Amino acid sequence: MAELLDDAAVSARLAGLNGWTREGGEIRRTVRAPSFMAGIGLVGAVAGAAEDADHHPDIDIRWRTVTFALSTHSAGGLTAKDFDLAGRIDAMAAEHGAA
Ligand SMILES: C[C@H](O)[C@H](O)[C@H]1CNC2=NC(N)=NC(=O)C2=N1
Repeated sequence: MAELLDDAAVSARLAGLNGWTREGGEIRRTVRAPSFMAGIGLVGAVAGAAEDADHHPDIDIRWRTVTFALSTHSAGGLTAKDFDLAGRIDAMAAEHGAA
């Protein structure tokens, strides 16, 4: 099972991401896509990566604004799995023109 990261490790890994903030036991990032359908395309790509990783973000879609939140429920907080998927989401957001 993935191990909880301590505060120092969370800060260090946050520094390697783009636009993520810590909110207690989860990390979140909100992006704006160029269009609603571009945002949906991003969500579809993230869904595929989430299935591959067996790790699934909470996703909130509001027109072309999409918010992703990650937490490892089984560990009760933040683990490497959250930061690994967040990094993949950053790359996919850039590919879909979302920032
Ligand atoms: C059995 C399966 O591995 C677990 O239910 C997975 C699925 N996806 C998950 N996603 C997230 N974000 N956190 C989890 O703890 C989690 N657990």
